Parts: sequence; structure tokens; C-alpha cells
Amino acid sequence: MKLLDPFSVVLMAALMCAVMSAVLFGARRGFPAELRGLSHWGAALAVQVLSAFCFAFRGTLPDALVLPVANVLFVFGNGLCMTGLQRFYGHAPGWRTLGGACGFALAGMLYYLLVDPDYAARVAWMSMPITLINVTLLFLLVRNGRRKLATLFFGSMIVVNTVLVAVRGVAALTHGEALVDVNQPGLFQSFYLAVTALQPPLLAVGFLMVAYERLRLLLERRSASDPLTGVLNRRGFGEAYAREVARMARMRQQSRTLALLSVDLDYFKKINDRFGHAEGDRVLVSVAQMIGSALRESDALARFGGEEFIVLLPDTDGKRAIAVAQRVQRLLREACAGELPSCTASIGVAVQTDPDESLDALLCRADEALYRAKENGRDRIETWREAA
Ligand SMILES: Nc1nc2c(ncn2[C@@H]2O[C@H](COP(=O)(O)OP(=O)(O)OP(=O)(O)O)[C@@H](O)[C@H]2O)c(=O)[nH]1
Repeated sequence: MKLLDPFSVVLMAALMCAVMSAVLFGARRGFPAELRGLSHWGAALAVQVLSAFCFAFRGTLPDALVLPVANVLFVFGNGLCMTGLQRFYGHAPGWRTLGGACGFALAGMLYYLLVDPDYAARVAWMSMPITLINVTLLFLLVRNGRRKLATLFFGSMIVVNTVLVAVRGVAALTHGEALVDVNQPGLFQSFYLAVTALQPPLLAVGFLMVAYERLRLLLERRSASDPLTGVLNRRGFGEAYAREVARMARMRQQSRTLALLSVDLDYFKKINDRFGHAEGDRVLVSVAQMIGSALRESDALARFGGEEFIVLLPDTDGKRAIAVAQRVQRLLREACAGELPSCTASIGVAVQTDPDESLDALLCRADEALYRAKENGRDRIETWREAA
């Protein structure tokens, strides 16, 4: 029973790999630089095409040349998927492992072709570096992947590939050439051929899905943060505030008490004028880090632009909010005694107890308190009070 013609299958697989390679290189150009590894995957599929191209020369050129080159290219292509995923997750690419896998494949190929010709032994030998690479892919994904559908799909593709290659390797040893030779008619051979042909493009689709998921997350984060300091921007702060309000509602807290600090650096213009805008930027970045270090995990810090920072303090009354403001001022004083140009901060505090008050109204009250702190001489803390 001859189910599939190997040449046609390999040709189709090569065409799919070529298309996916172009897709991955195209995606690389459009993705932000933080998302790495796509070019490795593009190259990996291009190398798979080359490998298939070499296999096509079987019968025209001697096996002693075609098989080692095609198989080493096949391992190299798989390995580039591994280095691509390593780069994608911020690890150093394992070039040595890849070099070792290629060398191992070449040595086995040459030995079982020229010294002790044995097809089954070649299949078993080749399954080892490919399995090693697949296991590394899986390990990387399990350690770094987010629990999302994209990760599940990608992981499933790797598992199918790993199992298939490993089973074929073992079958080569236990059942010999007849069962694993794709040129022989048979269900297992045809199944292996079909799945193996689909694997590289399917793996690439899985990787692309994971990459797009990451891109979505990155853009979401970017749209919610201040590019200079990395803390939240107005949009991100609005979302953090809404989440906090929803949490409080869920917990049915009757008396909702949260506090807002409006922290504004005093005479910041002078720092810019005296030390330059770049130094002013450095001060803003340091101050953002410093305020962040004075806060709890549940607090939120934002910069809406300029030299003003807004702090959201959930479950915090006026007294505790003033204590946090004092800590911020103390840390700023310490930083100015060290590496920062001398600067102080005025802080306005507003406490929200009315569950129906809007964020805008709360911000307005914190700003009024801040204005009073400026009016009263700066480098001080004022709490919003109802006008007499
Ligand atoms: N370096 C830098 N400066 C900024 C940035 N955004 C705003 N500024 C500067 O911050 C300064 C704010 O000046 P003002 O509004 O007069 O406030 P101030 O000098 O701090 O005085 P008071 O707030 O009244 O104490 C201006 O010089 C702005 O150019 C920024 O992103 N980077």
C-alpha cells in the first residue's frame, strides 16, 4: 500500500516553508526591536527549503554527498528555531549546542553511510539531535510562555514533533529499515511523512501566534506608560484607578477610603535651565524610581507629563497618606544629598470617601491642595480641605 509519494510531499513542504519564511521575515520588519528571534525563524525555514532542495538531488548526485549535507541542514534549520526562541525569551542563543548537534548529525551520517552503511541506524541517530532541539524548545516554552491559547497551540506542535521523531528513532532500532523508510509503502511511513512535512510551517505558525500575543501585550503596556520614566501615564492610571474601585466594590467595602498624592517638583525649570534638559530628564527618571520605592505593591504611580507625579494609595486614610508623602520628601532629600541636583517637592493630598466621586474630581482636589502647598512656600505637604 503506497499512500503518499515522498517527492511530492517534500516539494509541498518546501513550498510551505518558503512562504512561511517570507512571512516571518516580513513580520520581523514590522515588529518592534524588543521582539527578537523572528529572523532566526525566517532563516530556519529558508534552511529547511535548502535541505529539501538537497534531498531532491538524490539519485542525481551521490548519496555520500547529498545525505550528509541535507541532514545537517535539516538539523541546522531546526536548531535555528531553538536559537530564535531563546532570543525571543531574552536568553543567549545556544550556538554551541547547535554546532554540537550539527557535528553529531554529520558524524553519524558519514559513519552509517561510508563505514557501516545502515539506513535504520541513520534514522535513529538523526532522531537524537532533533529530539534534543525539540525538548529545548518545549523547556523554553514551559518556562517562559504565558498560559494562553497561542502557547498551548505552539507547545502542542512541539510535542507532536518530538514524539513523532523519537518514536521513529526507536522504531528504527526495534523494527529496522522497513518500518521507517519513507520510500517504502506503509501507513506509518506515510503518516510520518505527512506530519513531518506539515510540522515546520505549523511550528512557525505557533511561534508567530506567540509573538503576536507578546506584541499585543507590549503595545498595551506602551499605551499605558510614560515613555520617559516608565511609570503609568494618564490612561494607565485611569485603568489602575478603575480596577481599584471595582475591587473595592467587589469586596463590598462600605467605607471606601483611598488617597491620592499630587507630587510636584519645586522650581524644576531652574534645574533644566542650569543643567540642561537631559539632566532634567535624568532627575525625573530618578524621582519616579525613588517615589516607586516608597510605595507598596498595590499602590500606583503615574506621570501625566511635566514634573508632576500622581500616586494612588488604596485603602489609605489621610493620616497614612501624609506619612507616605513625608517618606517621599525624605527620600528626595537623601537623593539630593547624593547624586541628584538639589530639588524639593510640594505634595497635595486628597482622600476619597464618597464612592460616587469621579477620578477627575479627586485629581482636582489633590491639585488644589498642591496649589496651596506651592502658595505656602513649597517643599511642604497640604491636605485638601473644604473651603470655609
Ligand atoms: N527635562 C524635562 N523637563 C520638563 C519635562 N516636562 C516639563 N518640563 C519642564 O518642567 C518645567 C516646569 O516649569 P514650571 O511649570 O514653571 O514649574 P517649576 O519651575 O517646577 O515651578 P513650580 O512648580 O512653581 O515650583 C518647565 O521648564 C518644563 O519645560 C520633561 O519631560 N523633561
